[in-house]
Amino acid sequence: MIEVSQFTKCYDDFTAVNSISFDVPAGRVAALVGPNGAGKTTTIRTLCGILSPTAGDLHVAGASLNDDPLAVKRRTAYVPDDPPLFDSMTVDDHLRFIASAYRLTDWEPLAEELCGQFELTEKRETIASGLSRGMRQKVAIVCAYLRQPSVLLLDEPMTGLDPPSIRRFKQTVREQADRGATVLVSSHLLSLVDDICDHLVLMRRGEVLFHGPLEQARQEFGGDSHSLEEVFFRLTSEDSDFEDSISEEESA
Ligand SMILES: Nc1ncnc2c1ncn2[C@@H]1O[C@H](COP(=O)(O)OP(=O)(O)OP(=O)(O)O)[C@@H](O)[C@H]1O
Repeated sequence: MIEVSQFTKCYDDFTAVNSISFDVPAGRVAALVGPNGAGKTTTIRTLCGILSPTAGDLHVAGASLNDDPLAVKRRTAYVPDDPPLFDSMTVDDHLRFIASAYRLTDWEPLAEELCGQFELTEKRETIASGLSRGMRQKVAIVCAYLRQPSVLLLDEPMTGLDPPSIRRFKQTVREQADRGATVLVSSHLLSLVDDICDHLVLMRRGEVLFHGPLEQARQEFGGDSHSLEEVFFRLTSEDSDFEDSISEEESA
């Protein structure tokens, strides 16, 4: 479960995220969507403990970031859009490093299974600088899954993945949610959101415009087509005021 309450993040004197609140129940795959600069990465990087909130609090699987940041870090796995691997370490070195850092036991069978799923078995002894962009992405995903975290934070996770890997990735995200994890996926690919998400957090300019079940967003803001694209443009359009859009819905 993720709970964000009145979270604000300022960089110097610029307010990137302004007193936002939302929650995502355990076992759900939520999309974090919004135009460039909306505050998605800032929110994700705060949720995993890399950034500190300027105000408000964020709870991850019951742990408060303000009170127990270490517990938050332990329960959260983050896959950034540009995975920071250690260039001179092999794929296996990365897996061993994660297992050691998070004190995982009996992790080898799962590592083998995950490497098989993501077609990394033949690359396990290859150093990271010798991996393609897509392979690096897959190593980062496998490292995150290996920890079996309560909360998975994925920032543009499909960058560089080939079609079979995309299909496999989508299946595994669902599997992670089915084992009880909360998954938050930030992406501009609305088709990905359509395929794997059941929850939506829509941001614009540091504010949350909608959070809740994806189906509810479609029904309320998706127009006749009930499409996610329509939801996105309707709520984030700079021309039409979001408040007007809400009151039109309510008076209809
Ligand atoms: N280190 C920083 N210093 C100052 N401003 C920052 C910093 N990081 C982000 N910002 C600003 O905060 C706002 C939110 O940025 P953020 O990266 O969270 O947006 P985003 O929704 O992830 O955008 P994108 O879709 O382009 O990745 C932007 O206006 C950005 O310029």
